[in-house]
Amino acid sequence: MSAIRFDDVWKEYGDHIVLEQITLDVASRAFIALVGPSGCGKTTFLRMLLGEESPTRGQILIDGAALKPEPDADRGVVFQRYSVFPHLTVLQNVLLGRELQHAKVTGRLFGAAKRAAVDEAMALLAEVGLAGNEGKYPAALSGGMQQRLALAQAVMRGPKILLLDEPFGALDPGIRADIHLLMKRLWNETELTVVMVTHDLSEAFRLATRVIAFERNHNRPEERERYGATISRDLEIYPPRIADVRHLSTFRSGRDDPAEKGA
Ligand SMILES: Nc1ncnc2c1ncn2[C@@H]1O[C@H](COP(=O)(O)OP(=O)(O)OP(=O)(O)O)[C@@H](O)[C@H]1O
Repeated sequence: MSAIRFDDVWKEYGDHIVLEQITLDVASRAFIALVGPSGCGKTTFLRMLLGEESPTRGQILIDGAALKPEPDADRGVVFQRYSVFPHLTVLQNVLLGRELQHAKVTGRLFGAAKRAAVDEAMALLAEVGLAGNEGKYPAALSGGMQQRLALAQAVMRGPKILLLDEPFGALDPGIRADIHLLMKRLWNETELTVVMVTHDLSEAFRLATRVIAFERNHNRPEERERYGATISRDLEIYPPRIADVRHLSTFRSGRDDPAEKGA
């Protein structure tokens, strides 16, 4: 559960201003959809939130504290493609995040901690509709199944904030509809604050609690580098879409799981 604040954030690459004057408060547990024309800086915004890029000016706060300048377990991410590791099985992919998090020296879990993590990973795989596929490699899965796996892998790490960069953009419409339902359920059943970039307005309005559009006010060719995009629309979904947190134990962060202490 985490609130996000962008305080007059600018992002420039050399002389090219990509984003300017981004001031934004995102409530904890919100589901934000970011929309806007190609090249307006949506991915750049997400990468700053992930800690892969720093603002040129301004600051980003998470729960009132300055954002850590590198990716960490508090922020999970799913991209349109290539979020999972092709050389690991489905189960190993889900376990990986937990293993790296808890066993920093060896990168592995043992004994009771390992068994607990496997149980949790299996439950999560069942929840995302991948039961029975644990031993397969990602190449043997369809695109929709790979994205389900990517979501399970991200959620298994127990992030407070989930960043989605067009995660469903490459999927067929029918598969998209299924995965939308899954995404809604994950958001309902966890305490995640979600920020999703999408080109699909109907997806934005179907899933988000708030839709934010980025746009350039100055679009003449000679102005494109000198002016960045800003927030042009900020729409709360009405009636408010409120998550019903059910505190499913399988989806809660294992960070404080007593079983881990036996490792
Ligand atoms: N590392 C970088 N160095 C220089 N310019 C960059 C870098 N990353 C992004 N840009 C530029 O920033 C602008 C915004 O890119 P970004 O990928 O954030 O846009 P976007 O809105 O996500 O686009 P799309 O919808 O097409 O994915 C582009 O003009 C891009 O060329």
